[in-house]
Amino acid sequence: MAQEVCCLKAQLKEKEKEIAALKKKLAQLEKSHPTVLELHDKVTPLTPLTSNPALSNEDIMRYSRQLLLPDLGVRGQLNLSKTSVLIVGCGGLGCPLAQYLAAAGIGRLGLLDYDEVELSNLHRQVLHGEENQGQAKALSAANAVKRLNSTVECIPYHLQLSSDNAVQLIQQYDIVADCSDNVPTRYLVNDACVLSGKPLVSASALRMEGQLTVYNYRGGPCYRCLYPLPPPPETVTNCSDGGVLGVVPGIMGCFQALEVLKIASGHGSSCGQQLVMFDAQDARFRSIKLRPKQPGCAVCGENPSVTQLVDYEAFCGSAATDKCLKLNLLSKDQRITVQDYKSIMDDAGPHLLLDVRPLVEVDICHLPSSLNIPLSSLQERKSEHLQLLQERISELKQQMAGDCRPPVYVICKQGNDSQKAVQVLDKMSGSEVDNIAVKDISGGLMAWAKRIDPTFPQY
Ligand SMILES: Nc1ncnc2c1ncn2[C@@H]1O[C@H](COP(=O)(O)OP(=O)(O)OP(=O)(O)O)[C@@H](O)[C@H]1O
Ligand SMILES: [Zn+2]
Repeated sequence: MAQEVCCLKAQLKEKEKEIAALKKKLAQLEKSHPTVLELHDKVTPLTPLTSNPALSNEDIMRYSRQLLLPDLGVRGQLNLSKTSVLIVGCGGLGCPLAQYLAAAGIGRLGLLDYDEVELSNLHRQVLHGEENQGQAKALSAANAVKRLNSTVECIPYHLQLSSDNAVQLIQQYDIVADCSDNVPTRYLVNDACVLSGKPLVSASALRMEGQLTVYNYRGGPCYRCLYPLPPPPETVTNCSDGGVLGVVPGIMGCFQALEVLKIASGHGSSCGQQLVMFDAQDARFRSIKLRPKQPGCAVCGENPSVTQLVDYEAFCGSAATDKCLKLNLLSKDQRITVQDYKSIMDDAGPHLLLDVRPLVEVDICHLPSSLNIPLSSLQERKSEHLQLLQERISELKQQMAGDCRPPVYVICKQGNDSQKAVQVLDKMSGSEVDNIAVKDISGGLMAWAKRIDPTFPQY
């Protein structure tokens, strides 16, 4: 019996040694690979952020250039290390924002995005590289941030912020930054911030312009105070439609980082009742004072009607992504598929293919023998364009002979503008131009690239 106990004790000691050696190896591995991060696909409770009571020598060295600023100092730096920030969207704004917050020594960064990295992201989403294509943006951004500053705690969330998870998630952070690109998410983030009492540093960038405001901050207005109703979905343009010069969200994301750092350090932001507008064309910033918090606001007012998160896609009439805004303005018999058009093209019967994209897009790629008249020119009834259209219709009539309505097929990038153009052309048919039979090509050139010709460029 005693011998058995002795033997077990010896075995136990041996195992303990093995465990200690394994722990040591693991610690070494974790140190040499600080980028191994767990990707979260749901909201998990976080432990409270602990911070050191004083700066280490390494901290002093790393942050020395900003510690010298009286506006920050040791106290401000320690405040940064105690602050957690949730970044909604790791795209054009979220990347530079995360980069500067991590570099400055923010305590914890939640990096949230449902999407994966694509080649067309890389001109502005500067934390992602070519090798990250197809990877979750949240993870790619978190890995890049960790390489920059391994002392920052990074939590990548590969999920869509929704009414089901937003409050639970936002409650765990001190400051929220909206770096998303769609209206439903803007209302969702706003309402969740109001309900959780968190300041919201919000920015946007499109084409050559950017905007920034801090909402729900020190008694200032929330997003709904200023925009009680969403804009009609068809009036909203996003980067994939309108384009954006990469450096513009870069500047606005850095600006968001600045305001977050000012709030986190204790200095405070002055953008709580201000809209800052950046015009890249003129290299100018302008600020306008916004109206104050509205007592009648639906979420932060005196008698709020929104006391919990609602259905934001229904409220805005559009999806909480910028990917699938597909208008449906026409009846079935006013539309044909790209496959139908391929047959028409192969049959080579007389018809007109009208491309209604702006010239800048036609220069990128177009189908052979299409006539380009931008939608805006049709809507404005530009006489030189109407003349051109009439000329082509007359040619067709000659080719077709007899009393006929020449077929006109309308195409654009994704099949939204082409539907609007069909409506305009239908109105013009028989009055401003000769009678025509107009049809929309569903899904536009991107559907053509996907289903008919994989060598056709996608943009
Ligand atoms: N509700 C949401 N939950 C999580 N991520 C979101 C949500 N709404 C938007 N995003 C993310 O916000 C980011 C916005 O960035 P940006 O507009 O630069 O990128 P993008 O959508 O990839 O661009 P593009 O329009 O060129 O495809 C995107 O990565 C998008 O996935
Ligand atoms: Zn409000």
